Amino acid sequence: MSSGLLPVEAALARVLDGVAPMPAEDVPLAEARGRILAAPLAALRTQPPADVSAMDGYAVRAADVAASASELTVIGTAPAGTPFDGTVGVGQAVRIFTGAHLPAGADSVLLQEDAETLEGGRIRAREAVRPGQHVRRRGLDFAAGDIMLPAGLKLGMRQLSLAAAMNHAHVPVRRRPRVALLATGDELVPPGGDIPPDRIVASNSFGLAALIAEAGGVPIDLGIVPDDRARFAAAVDDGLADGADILVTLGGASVGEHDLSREVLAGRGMELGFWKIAMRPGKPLIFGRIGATRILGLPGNPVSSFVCALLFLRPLIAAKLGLPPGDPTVPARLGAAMRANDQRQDYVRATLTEDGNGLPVATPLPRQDSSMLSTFASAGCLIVRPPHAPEAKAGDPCRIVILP
Ligand SMILES: Nc1nc2c(c(=O)[nH]1)N[C@H]1C(S)=C(S)[C@@H](COP(=O)(O)OP(=O)(O)OC[C@H]3O[C@@H](n4cnc5c(N)ncnc54)[C@H](O)[C@@H]3O)O[C@H]1N2
Ligand code: MOO
Repeated sequence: MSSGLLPVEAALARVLDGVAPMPAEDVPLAEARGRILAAPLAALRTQPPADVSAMDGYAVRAADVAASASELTVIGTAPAGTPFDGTVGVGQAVRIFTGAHLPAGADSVLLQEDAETLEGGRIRAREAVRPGQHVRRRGLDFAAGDIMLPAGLKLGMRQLSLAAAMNHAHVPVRRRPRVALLATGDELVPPGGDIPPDRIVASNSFGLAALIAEAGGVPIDLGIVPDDRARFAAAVDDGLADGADILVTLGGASVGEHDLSREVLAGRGMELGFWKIAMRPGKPLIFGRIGATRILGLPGNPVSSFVCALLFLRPLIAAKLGLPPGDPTVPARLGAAMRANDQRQDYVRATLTEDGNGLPVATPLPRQDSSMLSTFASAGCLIVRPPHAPEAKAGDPCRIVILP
């Protein structure tokens, strides 16, 4: 393209090219929340395992209660968990409770509210009973061998309960990729305490660690290194030795004398995939590989690092979990006019509201400086302005990335 910079889509294709999903591991169900199933999960039992009552009442033969005012003799009780071991004969009933096995001979349940208790262990039905009424058939929910949860599914509250009901105490899930984060810069210090004015808080690692965890990775904080080649290189080696599947450096991606990321990473054997893309913010993004470890060198400006992480790190983690990258954008309408764009795909911080029909409206924030966390924190979305997008007016359709 005219700028000579790599378009965002082409850059993403390079980042994701040939990614092998992480191997599977078995985890206890109680620890599986948010994990990605690595194999389809089949039911290990049938549910319900027998015909059961759906109501508290009386197990009956429907033919005996075809009309209201039928009278029956109650011959026993069937609470849930203790099946009645006799057989319901003509003119007989068994007291039954929700979830209990339907006794042999019975085919239906008369609702407790529809039964009048008489002297001598007898009842009278106030309503007629349909055959099969208030009975849950064996296997209504699922049968042993049925595949109920496909591979690639994220285990949330509903899936966890289903897996448990299917009798899985452990589930096979994708190992979580380990994502090492290394902040670089002489000026950086951790938050807390008295910080001199020539220092900046290394804030990026906190947001990125949250994004990594949310995406299904394990963030590993390698801390802060100064702009010193040897210490930077040693920290990269630590990250690789620690088994990082993805190594993320923060800062030092640009062109100044103190921007060491490319040089140091090349010195550790990085094969460069690209440097600089047609994107704003985030132009100086670096991508490469050291062996099986994928490297992202994010720009230091806080908004740039986060936008690059949303667009490249998040799909890379998804690919490591065996998931498709997905389209991070959704349709919306502009809440204000926007001028024509240049050659870089722009990710414009914007508020997110709704129009009178409940449809999303994105309105650009006035300040777009990529150092400004205040603007970023107050934004609801990023408006995606493709390269050379013509000017647009309020109400025009657009695509947005909703911010997590
Ligand atoms: N002559 C040029 N200068 C710059 C260019 C360029 O093309 N030519 N690109 C600009 C762009 S675009 C960006 S983005 C920045 C990013 O450059 P670096 O990746 O080298 O970032 P640094 O210089 O290390 O830091 C920039 C800024 O961000 C602060 N920072 C760094 N790390 C963190 C962190 N972990 N947490 C919070 N803040 C951080 C740092 O203190 C600086 O203020 O370069 C432009 N320059
Ligand atoms: O693109 Mo830098 O990413 O302007 O802040």
